[in-house]
Amino acid sequence: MTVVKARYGKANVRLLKVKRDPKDPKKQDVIELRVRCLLEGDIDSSYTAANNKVVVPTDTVKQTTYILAKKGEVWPIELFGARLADHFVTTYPHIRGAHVDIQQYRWTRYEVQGKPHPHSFMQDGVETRNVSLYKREGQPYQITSGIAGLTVLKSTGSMFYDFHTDDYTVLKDTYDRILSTDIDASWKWNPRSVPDLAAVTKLATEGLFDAAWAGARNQTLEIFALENSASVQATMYNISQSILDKFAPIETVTFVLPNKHYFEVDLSWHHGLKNTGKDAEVYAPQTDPNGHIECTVSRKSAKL
Ligand SMILES: O=c1[nH]c(=O)c2[nH]c(=O)[nH]c2[nH]1
Repeated sequence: MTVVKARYGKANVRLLKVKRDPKDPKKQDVIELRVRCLLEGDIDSSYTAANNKVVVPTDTVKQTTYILAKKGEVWPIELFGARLADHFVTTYPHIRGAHVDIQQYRWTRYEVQGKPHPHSFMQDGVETRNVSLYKREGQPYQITSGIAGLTVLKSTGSMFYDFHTDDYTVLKDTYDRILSTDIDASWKWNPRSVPDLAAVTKLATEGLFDAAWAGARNQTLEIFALENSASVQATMYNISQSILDKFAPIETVTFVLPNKHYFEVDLSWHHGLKNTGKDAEVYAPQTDPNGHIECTVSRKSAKL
């Protein structure tokens, strides 16, 4: 028997870091994260021969997460993830790779008496900013940044017609429907732009990770709103293209989107009340089933 694949570490390490303005300590920023850090390498004997000598305890992974958060930069999460992965791969000769996944929660500074408050924030929905990162000893970083849990809805400006029909089809063409989804968007950075920690630090300092996140979020919200959508497929492709157009170091963009249906309710049984087609106002949100539509877009034509 042999171990084919193994990794281990700590999941759900939650932390919040406060950043104080050196000139005005009451002026602060916060970042709250959920971190998963998994290690791989010459660890098979811990499984096959109960050899704990090769095990950097998962508790050490957790403590290290706090220590690196204290001793260095946590903003943006791409940099913090890269620092964590680099630490494990460079500190322990037998640890050959690290997988780091981070979710950042939305603490948004709010206004008090018309001014942004220096140290008060509101939890702005369940949306998260994410990074999923892999560092293999001697190899460039593999970094995928993303957004998840951003729920959007448009009440018009969405169509779906001219689809394939056969004797299994009951769906009718629609030229005006509600479109709603939970945005799960991610973008993979070209490994050549992130060969090592110095390169990740440089991009972070230049603000590129933040700019890509803000740009991807903005393009998503803008195109979703402005376009008369032909389908979820066409809309997600258009958004992906616009993100690739804006950010050269991004190699691929992936969207994974539910199509959250809102059905018209036929109320004609009640004194001929009109509530369908152009008269539709009251809809029934459907919890399940939902459409589920995925797509990865790159500049080159290489099928994954
Ligand atoms: O945008 C859509 N894409 C589909 O693939 C699909 N299928 C369906 O029934 N409705 C929709 N809407």
